Amino acid sequence: MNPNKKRLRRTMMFLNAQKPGLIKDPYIYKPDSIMLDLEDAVAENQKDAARFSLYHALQTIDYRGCEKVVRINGLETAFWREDVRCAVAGGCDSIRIPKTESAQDVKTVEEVIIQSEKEFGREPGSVLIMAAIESARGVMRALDICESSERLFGIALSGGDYTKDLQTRITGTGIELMGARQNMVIAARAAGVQCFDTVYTDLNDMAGFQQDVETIHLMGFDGKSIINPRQINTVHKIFTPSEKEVIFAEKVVREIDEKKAQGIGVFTVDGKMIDIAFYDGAKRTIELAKASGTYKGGLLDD
Ligand SMILES: CC(C)(COP(=O)(O)OP(=O)(O)OC[C@H]1O[C@@H](n2cnc3c(N)ncnc32)[C@H](O)[C@@H]1OP(=O)(O)O)[C@@H](O)C(=O)NCCC(=O)NCCSC(=O)C[C@@](O)(CC(=O)O)C(=O)O
Ligand SMILES: [Mg+2]
Repeated sequence: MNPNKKRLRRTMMFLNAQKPGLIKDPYIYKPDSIMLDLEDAVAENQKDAARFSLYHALQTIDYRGCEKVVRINGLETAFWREDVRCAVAGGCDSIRIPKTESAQDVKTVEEVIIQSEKEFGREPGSVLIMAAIESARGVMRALDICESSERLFGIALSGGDYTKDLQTRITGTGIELMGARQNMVIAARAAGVQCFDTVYTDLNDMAGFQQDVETIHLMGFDGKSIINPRQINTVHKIFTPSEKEVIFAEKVVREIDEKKAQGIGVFTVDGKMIDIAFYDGAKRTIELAKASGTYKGGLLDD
């Protein structure tokens, strides 16, 4: 398995691949991933210019550990094949497929990735895929999409296009996204891939943004697509376990290991009932804190 498949992706920040001011140094804000956009942020008559700029950025800029995802144009357009070739030639880590409606959409893009890896001397299997789901049909087929390819590391809800398809609108309350969010997280977990929430477009409503991030964190998402560096800290704070949470998780793991050896299945930690069902969650909290760079281990050491 490509080791990057499960990497930390709390924040995936969109930027227009055509704008030098955005693509030159987004790593200074420390998002986990950047998503260089060739799709909706780029006007129809600027697609060639955006591709040119994307290729040179990928070839010349050291993005210092940020994952480099390229959002290609949709499969209904004349642009997407050349987008894939250019992104793979440049050295992208992953391709984001917009408006994914079926497992076949993923396989179709994968074929061109395979050809491009050969053409440009990239290691076979090195370019990963994420699928953005932006329609009712896509949501209904989320599990098939999640299981479509070994290269697919996750799915992402795209709320703007999705609510248009649903004949509603983004309200800021999340009501209109509830069913899609729930269905997609369940599908992603069933398939063992990651799940990302949609962008929050009101940059002046940071309280609304925080509420939105807290909701999707509790729903089980792995992270969120974002549009601006101002949104990074809020997401990282909510998606990174606190010291209190890590201490509790360490205690749970230690107690379960010890009690198992003593033949005890259920007990309490800090007054809370614990049994084996809590083990994986506690381990995940510790791993997430380590991957986030906030914990190196040893919190319970004397
Ligand atoms: C919104 C705005 C114009 C505001 O600009 P402003 O300049 O007013 O922002 P400021 O805060 O003043 O910027 C302070 C400093 O940060 C720098 N800075 C800003 N943004 C940065 C960034 N993204 N990356 C790196 N750097 C950045 C800026 O250059 C400045 O640097 P400096 O001058 O040095 O101080 C800008 O953010 C922006 O373009 N965002 C990305 C928009 C985009 O790509 N949309 C397409 C994807 S969504 C979609 O398609 C819908 C979807 O598909 C989604 C789904 O799939 O979920 C669906 O269906 O829903
Ligand atoms: Mg969209």
